[in-house]
Amino acid sequence: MGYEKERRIAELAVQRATLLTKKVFHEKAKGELAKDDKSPVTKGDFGAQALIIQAIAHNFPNDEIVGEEESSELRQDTALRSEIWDLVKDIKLNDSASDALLGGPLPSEEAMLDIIDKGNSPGGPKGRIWALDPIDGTKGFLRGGQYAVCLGLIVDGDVKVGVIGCPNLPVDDATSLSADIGGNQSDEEGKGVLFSAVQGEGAISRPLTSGGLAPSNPISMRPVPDTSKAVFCEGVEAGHSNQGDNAAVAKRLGITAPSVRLDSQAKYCSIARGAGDIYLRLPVRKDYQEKIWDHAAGDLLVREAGGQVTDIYGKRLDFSKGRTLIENKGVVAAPAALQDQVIEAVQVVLNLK
Ligand SMILES: Nc1ncnc2c1ncn2[C@@H]1O[C@H](COP(=O)(O)O)[C@@H](O)[C@H]1OP(=O)(O)O
Ligand SMILES: [Mg+2]
Ligand SMILES: [Mg+2]
Ligand SMILES: [Mg+2]
Repeated sequence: MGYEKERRIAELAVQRATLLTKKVFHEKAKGELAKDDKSPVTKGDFGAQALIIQAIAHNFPNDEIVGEEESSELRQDTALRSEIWDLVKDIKLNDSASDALLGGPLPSEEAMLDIIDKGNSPGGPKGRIWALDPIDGTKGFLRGGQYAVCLGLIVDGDVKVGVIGCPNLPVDDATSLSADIGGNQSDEEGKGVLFSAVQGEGAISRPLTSGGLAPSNPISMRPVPDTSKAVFCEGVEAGHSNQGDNAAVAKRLGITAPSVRLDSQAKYCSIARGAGDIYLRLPVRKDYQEKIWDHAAGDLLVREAGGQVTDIYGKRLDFSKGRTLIENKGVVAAPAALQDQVIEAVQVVLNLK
């Protein structure tokens, strides 16, 4: 079995980080700031990035990290920085053996900023590079909907390990399709799932806990006899993928069931466990480059669960080009047997053929 230690550390690091994000999720003041690209960031994003990088650097000190966040705002905003430190310094797994594997607490508030900035790798085609999205779907997180803590290990351009923590997804695979999973999530009863995959070894899920890792189950995509029986998973935010084009593709494929709408890589997780079948992310703007941390873990999870993940041209996602998927446009993820038909429909709708 390859990458056993990497999977375990990544799972525990993500699980620990969700203890922090769940705290912030329930706070009224989440420390929201707008970044240069106008997208939001919160205490949860910064804190989770610090905790996860600490765990990776402790266990794999020579690895590089492509993390979404950086500390420059916090170096100016000392009040926000202290609030984040107040959260970070107290977070630990309530299983001491598991917590010890992550290298213990961060040394200081100052060190926390430098640790956040270890996520500044340019990425690229060579070596071991972790792609980290400390909160994916920050808009969902702020709205009280779905979000995910995502970590992938890319080795020489290829995703080898993918881990995604979804604190607001139902534990039971079967309820996810019918439940109001995109809506308000104030009740945490029966929620919280940790997904993982290692290349060549399939995909698994287990309930998120506040201590050690819970027992896992294998997951797989549902068999879908033909495209008309499929269910789409798509984003909530109209600015992130083209919902009109998605609807036109669904129509071409004969799909009548309503889409399941949810923020973040919880979409990859949902189709990987059979709670939905097809994830479309059709471009809204020509110039938007998807980020590797938004897709690395989900791409592997779906492929290991029996799916295929490509861009709108049918090309596999290329994680070897730096911090963005500069060689790809959009994302199409579907059961492997249906992928060609879905790509065909996407290309007709987008006038690519
Ligand atoms: N213009 C855009 N097009 C596509 N994705 C975007 C755009 N702006 C932000 N994103 C990213 O899309 C992801 C959320 O997608 P979804 O709507 O499917 O949940 C987030 O990672 C978000 O960034 P961020 O991580 O800053 O929230
Ligand atoms: Mg963001
Ligand atoms: Mg993201
Ligand atoms: Mg994010």
